[in-house]
Amino acid sequence: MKDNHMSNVNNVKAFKNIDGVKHLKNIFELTDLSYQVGDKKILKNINLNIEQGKYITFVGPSGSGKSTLMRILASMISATSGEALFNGKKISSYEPTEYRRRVSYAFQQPTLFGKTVKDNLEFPYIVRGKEFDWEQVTKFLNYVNLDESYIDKSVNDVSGGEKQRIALLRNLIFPPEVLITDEVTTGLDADNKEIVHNILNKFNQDDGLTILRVTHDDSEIEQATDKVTVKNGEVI
Ligand SMILES: Nc1ncnc2c1ncn2[C@@H]1O[C@H](COP(=O)(O)OP(=O)(O)OP(=O)(O)O)[C@@H](O)[C@H]1O
Repeated sequence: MKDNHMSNVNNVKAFKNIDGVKHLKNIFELTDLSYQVGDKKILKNINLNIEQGKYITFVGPSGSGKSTLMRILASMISATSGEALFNGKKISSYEPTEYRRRVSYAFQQPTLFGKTVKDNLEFPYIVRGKEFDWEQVTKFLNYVNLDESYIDKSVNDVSGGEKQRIALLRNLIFPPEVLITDEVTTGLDADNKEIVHNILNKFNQDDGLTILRVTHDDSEIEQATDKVTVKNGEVI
């Protein structure tokens, strides 16, 4: 059977179907997915289903292909062979702007653009043709332990940890279906890490946000409930 060779990540918030069997929808389905540059096989025949609402931690040695896999899931690059489905449709078939809103990517090194924090938090409104919502933005700032005084702050006057927290709000103000976090806590101190963990847990638990996290952080790996190991371009 096809499912036998799939690495299925089991669900936590499963619901019972009419047949009494627990099901959760697969948000991603990868079949024999490979990525090759020249002769170099970076990802090799990956078969992986990811269920909606999961918080999955991708681990594995440096250079094993984790970020490449995440970039394929975020539609930043395309697999060179095999199939990658998001909500049952080929990733490549989605209109890029729509896809970016549904599958959002948070980087290890966040860049804040413009002059003020507002320039950054207003951006998600501008691209959607909406008015900046002061009240909503304040609420989101509070989620990451910042107050409304940050809105008018210069981007040069916020710390590295605050930058990462503000960059994450840019991803979350209009919540996507999937958030990919690629080593976003690397280099943060314990307090900042905890704030980042809290907001990600909140969106995963309260709003069903699917989170795919890449990390090398020992305590994050230890605490993770759902782990996928990538080694030499293969999912183990
Ligand atoms: N476009 C490319 N051309 C050539 N080699 C590439 C390309 N993209 C990635 N690689 C190589 O593929 C391998 C996997 O890279 P990737 O960044 O996915 O690993 P990773 O597991 O995320 O590593 P790390 O944990 O250090 O971030 C590396 O050897 C990298 O140099």
